[in-house]
Amino acid sequence: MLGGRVCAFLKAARCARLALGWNQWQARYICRGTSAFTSPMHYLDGERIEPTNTDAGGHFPILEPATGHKLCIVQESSVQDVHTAVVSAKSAFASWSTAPGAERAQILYKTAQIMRENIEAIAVAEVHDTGKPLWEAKFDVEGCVDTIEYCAGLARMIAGQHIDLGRGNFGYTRREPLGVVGAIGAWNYPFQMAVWKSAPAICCGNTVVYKPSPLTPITTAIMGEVYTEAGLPNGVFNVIQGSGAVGQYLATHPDVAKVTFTGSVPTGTKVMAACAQGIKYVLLELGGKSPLVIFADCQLDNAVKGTMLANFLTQGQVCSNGTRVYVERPIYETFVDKLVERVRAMKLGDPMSEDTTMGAIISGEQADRIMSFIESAKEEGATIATGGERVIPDPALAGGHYITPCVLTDVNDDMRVAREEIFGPVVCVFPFDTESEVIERANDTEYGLAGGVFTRDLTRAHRIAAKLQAGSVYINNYNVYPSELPFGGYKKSGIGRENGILNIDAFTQVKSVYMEMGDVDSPI
Ligand SMILES: NC(=O)c1ccc[n+]([C@@H]2O[C@H](COP(=O)([O-])OP(=O)(O)OC[C@H]3O[C@@H](n4cnc5c(N)ncnc54)[C@H](O)[C@@H]3O)[C@@H](O)[C@H]2O)c1
Repeated sequence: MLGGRVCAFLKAARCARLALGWNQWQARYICRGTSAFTSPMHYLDGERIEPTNTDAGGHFPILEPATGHKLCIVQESSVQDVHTAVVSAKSAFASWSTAPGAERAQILYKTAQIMRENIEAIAVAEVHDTGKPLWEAKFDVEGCVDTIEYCAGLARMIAGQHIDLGRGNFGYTRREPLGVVGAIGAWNYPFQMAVWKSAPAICCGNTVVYKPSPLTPITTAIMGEVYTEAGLPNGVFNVIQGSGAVGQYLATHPDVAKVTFTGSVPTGTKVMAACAQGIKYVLLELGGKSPLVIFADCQLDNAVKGTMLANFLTQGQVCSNGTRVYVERPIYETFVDKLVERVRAMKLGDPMSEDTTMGAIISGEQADRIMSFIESAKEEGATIATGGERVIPDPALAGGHYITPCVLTDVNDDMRVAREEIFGPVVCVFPFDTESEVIERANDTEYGLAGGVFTRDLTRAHRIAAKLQAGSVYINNYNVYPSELPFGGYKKSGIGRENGILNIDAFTQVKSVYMEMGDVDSPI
């Protein structure tokens, strides 16, 4: 079922509501389809700035996924702009790195408070940028508030160890910040990525230069304004803008100590190579093709709901999605029927509309890519149980990119659709017969970001959790990201972890200090 038309009254009400919240962020909002984000998207030394790059070829238009309308034009950062941002972060590091944890915590708590007061305004900007439904964007921003508060707590927990070395001698370790962190994000969760990367780095005393995806540049500068308003010293968080070349300058800049990157495996490979050149720390959050295993003894309705969460948030453009769903044969047909029924009930439409459950694909190029997977599945003999069509749900959304959520059956493990990351609303459902068979099939992938299992047999659940080659495993749920739980990939899905107490490991280095209490005993 496709979404209906959003009435003019609701649109006007929405515009008025937004204008109130949005003024605070110095952007201008006119109305759906004519919205304009006029403030510069670059953030340096505590304010939005125009980049020095005035090269006519160095700018890119930002198109709203929902409508195809131009939201703004963003000027790409020059090499000089990247350098200036790193210099700003480097000079801010001197005092931020020595600030007491309690002071960092206070600023982060204040950041969370300001963010909480502006969830709606930030979420609306995120919807313009990404095409995801408003309720989902609000949920994302609420999660970001939690992450910032969690990191505020961590700021006071950074500690080393005391080690007794005998004869009165001892050593201790200090956890010291790394320096300037270069952060590079993808387009599916732009605001969340800016938070997940900056808050842990900042709570540990680092400073940050952030480059969002050129498809979604809008909310990162808002992050900068929130930080500044909360009292974060100028230069601790800076934003540059642009494509891969700008990311490459950042990753290779000699004063960047660590790169934290979220994106695809091919780009992650380049970022890791750039970091290798400079012997830099690197954290990579990359793609996935995750399995979700459903046993016949599961609570079926929960398994169907879990499969929805595993596949159709953010139009299916989620790295950890469980896109290979293995269902034990006795319940396979019933499961597919229930899943198809639920997928058909989704409402595809205007992401600003309260009742929309699935919005727009990020770009025409990505929509073409998703459709090419669906076409290849058809050619290879898969059956489309539902969806998989490119549609315009409303004439007002004619320039947007919409694909009906798709369930594929009769999929073979070797088909392209079963092996490659699609990053769209497409789920493959396979039957299986035995536990050992399904584990082997689930692990037969170069990726290892996540996995899931639905069963009432808890012994089996934990056995499977241990055997799945993945950084996150969900038992009887899927795609839940508590701030306390580390998140990251096995195999080609990445290196390092975001979230949890491991944030401290990720953004500090250990110094060992030896203390001699006696005379020096030298044989030479
Ligand atoms: N594991 C995770 O947490 C996670 C989360 C979200 C998305 N992803 C992955 O991200 C991918 C989709 O995002 P995308 O299309 O934006 O990815 P991408 O790899 O194309 O781009 C990611 C970022 O890297 C930048 N970039 C491109 N070339 C670069 C280079 N040579 N050096 C430095 N930076 C460079 C881009 O401008 C962008 O900001 C999917 O594979 C998805 O699974 C992973």
